[in-house]
Amino acid sequence: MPPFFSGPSVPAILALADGTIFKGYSIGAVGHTTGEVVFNTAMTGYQEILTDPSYSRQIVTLTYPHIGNYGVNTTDVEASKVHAAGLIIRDLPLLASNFRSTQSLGDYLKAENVVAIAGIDTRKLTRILREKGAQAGAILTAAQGAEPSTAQALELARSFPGLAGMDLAKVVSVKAPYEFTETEWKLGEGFGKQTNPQYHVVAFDYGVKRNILRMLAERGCKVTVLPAQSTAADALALNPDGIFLANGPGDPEPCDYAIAASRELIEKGIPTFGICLGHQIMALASGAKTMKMKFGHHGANHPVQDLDSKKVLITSQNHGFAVDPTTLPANCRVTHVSLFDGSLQGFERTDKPAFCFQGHPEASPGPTDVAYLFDRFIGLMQAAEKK
Ligand SMILES: NC(=O)CC[C@H](N)C(=O)O
Repeated sequence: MPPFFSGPSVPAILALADGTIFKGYSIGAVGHTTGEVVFNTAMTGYQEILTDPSYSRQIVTLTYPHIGNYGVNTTDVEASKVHAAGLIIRDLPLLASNFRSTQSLGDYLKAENVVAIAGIDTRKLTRILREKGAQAGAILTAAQGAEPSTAQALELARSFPGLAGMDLAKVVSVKAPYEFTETEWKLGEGFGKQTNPQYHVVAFDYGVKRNILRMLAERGCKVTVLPAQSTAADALALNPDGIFLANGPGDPEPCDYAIAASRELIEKGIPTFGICLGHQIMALASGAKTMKMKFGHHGANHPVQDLDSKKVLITSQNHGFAVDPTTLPANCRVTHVSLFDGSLQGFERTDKPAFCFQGHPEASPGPTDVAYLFDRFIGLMQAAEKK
């Protein structure tokens, strides 16, 4: 057993498609899982990460070595279940210590049927992913009293086709429209509250994170959430003041239904705001192209510059695809750029009240650095109302 490991000792294997094998210990469900292995550099927020629907079909490794320290609770979730395909960590502490904790991370992973592995040299794994790019992988736990098979783990890893071309937004989306009715919630030290709704926002659910809906509700929006494949006519029938295009998993390019619906609504001049997958969908709807990144951006300390105010924002990020800025048409103005690699982080339409952001303004690493984008959306709806 590696010296840094302090959890239970059921053997498990992590295999990467390039043939790399890591041996560790199961800390979640028994069985196997496959997906694209990505690394996330956030020091906290493992529960938000695991439940973020954007991580569907991705196995996440966290670079911070101690994961599980503060247990899990029922309020920090971004969706009703874990969406990540698996979890890879270095050390699961024996003790979860936090007054909000209701369960240990290990018990939560088992209850959610998530295959997860600890005792892994996550620095080495992250270096491989940085050098070679995010790649397919598998976690395989041992059968009762046996060792997991390296050959089987490798075969499983290589069976995952990769995320390029995978349309997952419609898979994780709700199946029927609903109105967001959470009216009071814990926000850090205090409580957030739904204020009197003044605007009706129709949100396309490509895998929406709950905190986005809360931040809209908190700013006086009634939010109706529509399934990903809803049409522009479905949204228009609800007489919206604004359209929200959500985050979500997979490749944005095959989401033709989302691209068509958002194009129609943006062209109609309805104020529109997109986050992450929603940003990519807005770009595709505007005529730009998206591309797969080498290892993407996954973390909570990514500096992004607002080109108008020149301010540097500390942002939360989770994307493996990006908009190719060289393909943006003339009616799209770049507003935000990543200071890590210069990639596009936000743009606005100069001819329509529509803008979008690649990172996650609803997550709070800054902690409120990027929240002003929600206010900007409210401002667009206010301006449209006065017309
Ligand atoms: N968080 C997201 O919305 C992710 C968008 C898209 N699935 C990507 O990986 O780029």
